[in-house]
Amino acid sequence: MVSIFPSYLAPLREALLGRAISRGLLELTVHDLRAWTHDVHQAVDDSPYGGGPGMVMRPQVWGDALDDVLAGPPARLVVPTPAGRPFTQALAREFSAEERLVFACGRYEGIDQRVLDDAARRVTVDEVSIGDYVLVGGEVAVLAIVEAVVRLLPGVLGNPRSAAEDSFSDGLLEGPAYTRPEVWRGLAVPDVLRSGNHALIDRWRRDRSLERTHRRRPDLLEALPADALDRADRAL
Ligand SMILES: NCc1ccc(-c2ccccc2)nc1
Repeated sequence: MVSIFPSYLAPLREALLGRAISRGLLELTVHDLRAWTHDVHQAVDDSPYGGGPGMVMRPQVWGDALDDVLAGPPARLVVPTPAGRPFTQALAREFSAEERLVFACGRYEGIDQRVLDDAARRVTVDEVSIGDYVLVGGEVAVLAIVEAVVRLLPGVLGNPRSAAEDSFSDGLLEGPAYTRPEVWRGLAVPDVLRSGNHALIDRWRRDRSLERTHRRRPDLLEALPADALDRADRAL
């Protein structure tokens, strides 16, 4: 990863991802973009051509940084930006199959477009958005993207089932989850979940997923392949 705030990416070394690193399941290197500046002010930005508010990150510095960081085994360059294509669970799976990913964290109004155009001559460049809102830089998006990707790597999650069955794997939202106690503040766990009847439990969970998806994300229902909903689903 390349950023002018390397410490922003420190959380990646905590907890589950930190353990995956110490277990050798993945390697993480964070580079300070300013290491590729040569002027005394270590300038990484400049005024935008065409005018307008804010500053743009200079091509020379990013170009030199990516020349070095992209050298070595083939990598895919991922650039978080509000103008990117949506980052989805499908794209997370695609990224998790890559040998190497390089993340460019932009700040200010973003990175001079020629940096991405030049990189695209050598590697695949993915400008991705993790949602329709503007952050102050790409670092927070990289934390989200890396977490979504790394949890899919074999051996990272204790229970591989959860990666296969998590939200979006069947294209639907996850339904409600419960644990002990049976009644808490006067609220009881749905009886079916304590019935031991797993066919009924699976049906109930599917119904709750369909209900929640219909209510919160009708767009996901529209996007389902025609054969994704069976007769019982449609009856809901
Ligand atoms: N899709 C979320 C997202 C990703 C990146 C940025 C961003 C903001 C400023 C500079 C560079 C990137 N904002 C929002």
